[in-house]
Amino acid sequence: MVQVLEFADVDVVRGRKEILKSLSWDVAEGERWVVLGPNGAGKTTLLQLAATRMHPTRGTVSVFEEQLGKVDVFELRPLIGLSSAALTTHIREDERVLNVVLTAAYGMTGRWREEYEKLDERRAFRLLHEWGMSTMMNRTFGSLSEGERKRVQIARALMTDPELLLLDEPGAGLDLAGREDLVKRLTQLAKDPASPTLVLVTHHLEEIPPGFTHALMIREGEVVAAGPLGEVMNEENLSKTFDTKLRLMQTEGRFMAVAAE
Ligand SMILES: Nc1ncnc2c1ncn2[C@@H]1O[C@H](COP(=O)(O)OP(=O)(O)OP(=O)(O)O)[C@@H](O)[C@H]1O
Repeated sequence: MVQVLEFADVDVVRGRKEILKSLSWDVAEGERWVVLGPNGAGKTTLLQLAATRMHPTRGTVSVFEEQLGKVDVFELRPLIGLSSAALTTHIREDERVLNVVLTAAYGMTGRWREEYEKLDERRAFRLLHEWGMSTMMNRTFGSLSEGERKRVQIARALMTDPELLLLDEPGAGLDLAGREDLVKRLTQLAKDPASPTLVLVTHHLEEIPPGFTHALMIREGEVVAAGPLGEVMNEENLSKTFDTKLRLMQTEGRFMAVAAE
């Protein structure tokens, strides 16, 4: 089995700030990980390393068994889909929805030849259909609601048929119905054996889709717990992670937590 991510004793230091401290984490092919932690824990930084957008200050990060610093990251990037709020700021408000998804293929196909164009267009249509956006493909990105934008971003991240999909807080800013729609779609994605390896970053337990298999909990750049969801998802680990005494509840494969009395 391919080791998709291997973080070994990773430190990330910026100025005097130690963002990640001696962090080790392994993700194997086919696993579905949720990364939980409070604001400022280092989740986005972790995802930037996994996306080959950043190098560690110390320690090693390997992606698809290639060590960052010893590999051409441009060879790895087509294998990785990334959806994050930071990337949305690069999408033009007047861009047609279909093109938002389609242009993700440019990097991969290199030249824009007609046979690629047809194949890519078909794939973009299919992804927009799967993510419930086919009726809006001629709209501009700027005219979409937050929930619709999130779905287009995920479709875009899937355009290169990645082997690893990284989702940074896809539920942020969504209303209750929008969040539930997203969780339902991510559940389908997680349960499909043909889907890429998944890593989902969130602050909220309600956003963990059933079908996710593992959890990494971090606080102040350090691992609190990592492993199969059934083993690590407990009140003790959550209370340590969020530095608040929490009570954990579980129903129909979903989680929620409230402050303990
Ligand atoms: N270039 C930088 N220089 C100094 N500090 C930084 C830099 N980048 C990030 N940080 C700090 O590192 C910490 C972790 O940031 P990161 O964005 O990875 O956290 P996060 O867990 O994703 O937070 P949030 O949930 O709020 O998005 C934060 O305190 C942030 O201010």
